[in-house]
Amino acid sequence: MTAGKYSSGLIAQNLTVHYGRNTVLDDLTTPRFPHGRICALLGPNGSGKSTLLRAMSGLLPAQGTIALDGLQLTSMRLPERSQHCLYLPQALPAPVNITALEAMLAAKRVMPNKQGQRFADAPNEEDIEVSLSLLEQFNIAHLALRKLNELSGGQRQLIGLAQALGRQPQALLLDEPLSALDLHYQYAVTKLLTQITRANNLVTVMVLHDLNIALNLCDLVCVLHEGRIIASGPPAEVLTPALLRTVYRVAARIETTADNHRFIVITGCV
Ligand SMILES: Nc1ncnc2c1ncn2[C@@H]1O[C@H](COP(=O)(O)OP(=O)(O)OP(=O)(O)O)[C@@H](O)[C@H]1O
Repeated sequence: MTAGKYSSGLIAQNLTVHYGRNTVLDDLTTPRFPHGRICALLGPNGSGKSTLLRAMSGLLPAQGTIALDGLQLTSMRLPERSQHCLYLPQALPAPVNITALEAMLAAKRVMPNKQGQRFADAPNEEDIEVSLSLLEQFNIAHLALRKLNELSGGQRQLIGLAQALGRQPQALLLDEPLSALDLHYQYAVTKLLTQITRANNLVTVMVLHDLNIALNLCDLVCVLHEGRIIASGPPAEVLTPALLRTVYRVAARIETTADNHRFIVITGCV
């Protein structure tokens, strides 16, 4: 199947997901998430963000279609599908007794090789170099030989992100990738993800709760409310006081600083 100009990007159409008798997503169609842009998936607790990403990645059974550049992902088996579209869960890499570098190499090894076999190739020098270079980009090369069970939650979250990028998917679905990070790393990692998304023409969708990061550092936002997408587009157009009132039940105003940064001031709950 070809990647036609008009079908470029990642899209879910008519997606329905149930947990038992509870329908969480009902005939939902997303906007087309484009290549080379970072999109924040926003919405209150329980609005369906993780469910949407897990269904798009194939980890949850769903009715509907999910296509990347016109290629139907729904008909693929999970290992092949995750080579195209990779989901990084909210849960941090487990604190196990292997080094960060070993964890990077192990993540690469679960990818099928050219013959479609998994776990077939032993890591080579190039794999090690690529893994070290990714750890360097995340500013954690000094942790390469430290065991995961000796690292902090935030350090393991950075390793999880580096592992995901090391698998070189075309689309990355990141579930709260900044949740364990301090202020510096929240900004640094979002900036780095933006650079990598642009440089490699990836589709990147990440669940965020920090609306100021979405407002200032993301190209697009998509807002879920009670299992429906109620707005999507450039953050400054979507994140209005009216939307924040409806979706997040807060009274807020948006301020712009002299150097053109925007920030949300919450003045109360409604
Ligand atoms: N495994 C499950 N079994 C049953 N219901 C579930 C399950 N996982 C999620 N749900 C329900 O589905 C709805 C959407 O949950 P989901 O985790 O997708 O929300 P979310 O927007 O990611 O929330 P949060 O911001 O709190 O992580 C919620 O009502 C939740 O209770």
